[in-house]
Amino acid sequence: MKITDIKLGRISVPLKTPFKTALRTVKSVEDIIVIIETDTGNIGYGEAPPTGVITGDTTGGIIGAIKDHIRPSLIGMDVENFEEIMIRLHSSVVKNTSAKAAVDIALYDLYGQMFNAPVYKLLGGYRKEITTDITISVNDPEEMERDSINAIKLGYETLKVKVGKDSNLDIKRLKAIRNAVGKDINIRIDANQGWKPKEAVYTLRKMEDLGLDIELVEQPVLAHDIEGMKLVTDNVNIPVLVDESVFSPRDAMTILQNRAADLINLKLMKTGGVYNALKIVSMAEIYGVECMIGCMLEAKVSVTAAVHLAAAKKIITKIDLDGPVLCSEDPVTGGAVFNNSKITVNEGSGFGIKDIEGIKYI
Ligand SMILES: C[C@H](N)C(=O)N[C@H](CCC(=O)O)C(=O)O
Ligand SMILES: [Mg+2]
Repeated sequence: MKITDIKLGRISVPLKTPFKTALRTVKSVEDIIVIIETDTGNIGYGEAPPTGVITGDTTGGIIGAIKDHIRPSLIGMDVENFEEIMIRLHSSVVKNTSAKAAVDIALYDLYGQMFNAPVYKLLGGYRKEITTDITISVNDPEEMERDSINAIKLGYETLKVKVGKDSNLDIKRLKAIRNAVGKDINIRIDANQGWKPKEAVYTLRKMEDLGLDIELVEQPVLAHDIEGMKLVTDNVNIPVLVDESVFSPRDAMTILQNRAADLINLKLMKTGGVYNALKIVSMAEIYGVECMIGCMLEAKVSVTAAVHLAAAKKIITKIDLDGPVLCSEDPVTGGAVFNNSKITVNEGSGFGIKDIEGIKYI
């Protein structure tokens, strides 16, 4: 199965409501689609969002990295030679993890097709169904309370509440939400780097004292502040999950060796795809550190790849793959099946993606 071409396109999908975090407000998913063609007629699909504030990757950057660096180094290669392809992909250009992820996903799609098997089975096949949380955007407490109640009505049992814009108001936000949803709903919070280390310790201890029953806190401090992350981890009982601090397997090793966090959030757009995410999974298994799998604002192609990874691996115990359900429409035929919080892998070969509507080819 030889690679004959790598084509690029764009999709635009409006969100149901604006997505707001301490880092940004977004109204639509604006992603790059990768289509890898082969001499056997098999097609592999990949996707990447330009999440500049987190990955540094912009639309133009993703297109340029693939067209000028990745594409020339992969054309003509045989998918059977998978390890060599992955080494070339990751050495063709440094950083640019979203561009690499989009191509890596399309290649794993082809890899599964080559064995006529769904990717999750090739990676471990631990389960077929997973349950995602849903994000509650950071707004005033009343609006967040309303959004939380609406989410529960749709059957979500875990809320991922965005905080990090004002720690005193964050405490009020969480009080209002816990009061409204009762004690049986699982609440995790994501500060998206918004707090200072001591502010994080104060705020989280206050939440503990108030009995707000927070499952975990995600990325309380700046991405590069590993000492600050460790300070928070060492001084609060709420488990700390790193997100923006871990892109590469090397980043994960630093966190694990320093015990700077309790949990790791894997995102294909940070690792550069499944190949490197698997390395972090193995490290986490060795250290006995559970992982979350998350996504950026992504449609169903790339999130389906994350679903397969989560379905394959037992150490991935927390799921934040709500990108497709935040979208007002689904342009993708095939792939994982999203029924609000319940996500099921499609048993088709590769990632089971059949078609993507509305691609504007570049
Ligand atoms: C969409 C997902 N639930 C999420 O919250 N991801 C964010 C980053 C998303 C973005 O800004 O595109 C996160 O975990 O930080
Ligand atoms: Mg996060």
